[in-house]
Amino acid sequence: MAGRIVLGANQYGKAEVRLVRVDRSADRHTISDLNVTTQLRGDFEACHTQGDNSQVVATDTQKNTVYAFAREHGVGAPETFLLTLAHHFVDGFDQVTGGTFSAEQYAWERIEDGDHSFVRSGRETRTATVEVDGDEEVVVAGLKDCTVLKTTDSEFHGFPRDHYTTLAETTDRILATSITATWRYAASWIDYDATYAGVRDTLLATFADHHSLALQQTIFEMGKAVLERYDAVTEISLSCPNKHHFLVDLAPFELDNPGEVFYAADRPYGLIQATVRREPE
Ligand SMILES: O=c1[nH]c(=O)c2[nH]c(=O)[nH]c2[nH]1
Repeated sequence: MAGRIVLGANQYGKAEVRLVRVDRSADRHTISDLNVTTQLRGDFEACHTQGDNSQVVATDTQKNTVYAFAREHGVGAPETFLLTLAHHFVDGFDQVTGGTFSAEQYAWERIEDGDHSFVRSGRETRTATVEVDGDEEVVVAGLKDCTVLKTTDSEFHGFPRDHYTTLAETTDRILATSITATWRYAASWIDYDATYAGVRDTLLATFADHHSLALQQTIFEMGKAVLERYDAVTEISLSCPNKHHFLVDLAPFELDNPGEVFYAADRPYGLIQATVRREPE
């Protein structure tokens, strides 16, 4: 096969910079606990093809910048911290034309409402990504590992039956999933913390309140509720494994099982994914 061999798309940076910042400006301390990844894009061809590092902002430097910025600027909302980092690299180095800056944030709660002792509250992990390409910048917030379950108010029936169908129709089942959601903001520099909390609460409330005929329908309702409530959100993508709970057959033990005892399967699982967005006007 003829043809010149050239470098394709590339990016590089420091992955999973674990950053914990303590704000001790008051007696009541606060903590920010982040896992930050920086990925720079731009003119790095000479490094790849010739080993010329003259344009390479070392990944070690990127990691140091994360820690130094935590001291110089504080952390605040992860989206704000990532925007500040992104502008530093993209505006400060001619060879950097864009990048992806992302973070996971872990939540801590105060122990007995104390000033400096915390317990990790593992309800969900907050995520944030800032994508920069030249003058374009996109801020995406999200959450993952948000495991929810409802014991009723969920049905699944009316699906086609063919030679391979064994699934029984049901008008009452457990519905459980682990929500991964990402949503895109229309504008930068909004109140990211308040919007995050509101979107998360909206997702949870809709999961709880909606009478589900399919996980697909529940996902759409959750996304729709977020878009109806938050003008700043332009679209939301949800990825939800259907964490199947199978009723155990207790008849061999001469026991009935009126929806009480389940086998919680871990795999395989249905994987339902959808984006809910606004129709352009
Ligand atoms: O909510 C559901 N959606 C499906 O597409 C599906 N398929 C299946 O076997 N169970 C379910 N449940």
